[in-house]
Parts: sequence; C-alpha cells; structure tokens
Amino acid sequence: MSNAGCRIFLKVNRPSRNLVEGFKGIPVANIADEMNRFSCVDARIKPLNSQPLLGTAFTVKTRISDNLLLHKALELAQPGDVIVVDAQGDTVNAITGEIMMLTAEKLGLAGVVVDGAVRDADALKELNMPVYAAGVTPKGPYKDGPGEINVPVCIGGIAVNPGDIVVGDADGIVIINPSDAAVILEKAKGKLAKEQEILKGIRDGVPRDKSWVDKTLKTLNCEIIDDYYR
Ligand SMILES: O=C([O-])CC(=O)C(=O)O
Ligand SMILES: [Mg+2]
Repeated sequence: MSNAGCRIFLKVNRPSRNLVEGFKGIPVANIADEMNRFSCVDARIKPLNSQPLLGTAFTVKTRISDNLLLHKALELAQPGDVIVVDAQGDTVNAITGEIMMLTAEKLGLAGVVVDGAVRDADALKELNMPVYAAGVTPKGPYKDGPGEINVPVCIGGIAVNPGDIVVGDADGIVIINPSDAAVILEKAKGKLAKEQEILKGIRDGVPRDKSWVDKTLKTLNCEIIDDYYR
C-alpha cells in the first residue's frame, strides 16, 4: 500500500564521513561559487546561533504548523545527520523549540534547518548545535500530522534529497549532491586559497589589477560624466 504524504523511509544513503568532513572550515560562499552560484538556500533561512553546520540531510516534510513528523525524526535520525525540515515556508506557528533542539543536540545530530518558524530563540542561541529557520514566533505547533520522512524536500527554493551534504555558516546554507562533492570540494579549496591570497595582498598594500572593471564598462558604452547630476 502506498500512502504518499504520510510515510516514513527508514533508509538513507549517506556519503562517507570522510567526504563530508572534508568541507569543514570551507566558507559556504567559496563552495557556492564553485557550484556556479546555485544550490544556496534562500536568505530567508537564517542561523539562530553561530555553530557551524555540516552533515548529511535527514529530510522531513511537515504539514503547515505541525511537528508530528519532526518528533518521529528525532527518534530515527543518526549522529551526524542534519534534520532538514520542509515546513512549506510557513512562519505562523513555530514547529520546534528549545526542548526538541536540546534533544537533537544530545543525540549528536549535526543540526536542524527549518523552512518555517521556531521558538525559544534565546535558548537556541546557547545551543551547541546549529539551528537555522525562516522565522521566530512564540505561537506553538500542532502535533497531528500528516507528513513524510526521507523523501525529497524543498527548503528555501532548493531541492534536498536524503543523504545530501548540508554546509552552513553565517552567510547561509549550500546543499551538495554527494556524487558531485569530491570535485566541488577540491575546487572550493582552491577558491579559498585564492581569496586568502587576495586578502593578504590587500592587507599588505599590494596593488591589484582591476583593469577588467573599465574594460567591462567600455563594452557597455558606459557614460562617464565629469559633472554633477542635476
Ligand atoms: O512545543 C513544541 O513542540 C516546540 C517547543 O517549543 C520546544 O521544543 O521547546
Ligand atoms: Mg519550547
């Protein structure tokens, strides 16, 4: 029997820990640049503390304002998992808070990302596990279902499959398909090294070749006017 919209898949094809750990300390912006600036979760979804986010997606799809399936996910997710909750972007009711998130931390989960609202924001600031959400409200959740676990979901406009690599920092979140991850990781490391060299040059006062700016403006026939705007 199939019951789409109310079903739980227990198995997740998780990439190797080694592959995931490779992304530790690489800024999300560097990773995203090497993914042609795609795969970044919408800016609505923001960190509620400054813990870095890195792990594999354990996906949850909830009915709007309802957290039954997130409670079930807390029983099933494994250490290193990031519970990624597609709460359909709705921020009317918080679907999680301090009690559930402390439980997640104690289970060794790598984080929780909610495309929806959370509550107990002050307590989440003190947590040793990252939590990201699209909003904060004191209004609590219903617990009736339905919903799904470990099916493809959408958060902040990005599709997330169970087992995808989730990386987040203060800038936001990027989602990586494990089969692309090794190549992206090498490129992102190169990008980081290049940016560090540029920053060192700026600090040391080394002049930079910015001739491309004028070249591009020239191709646009940009008007440069030696006068005030009036
Ligand atoms: O009441 C709820 O289900 C969510 C909540 O505030 C908590 O987990 O602390
Ligand atoms: Mg609470």
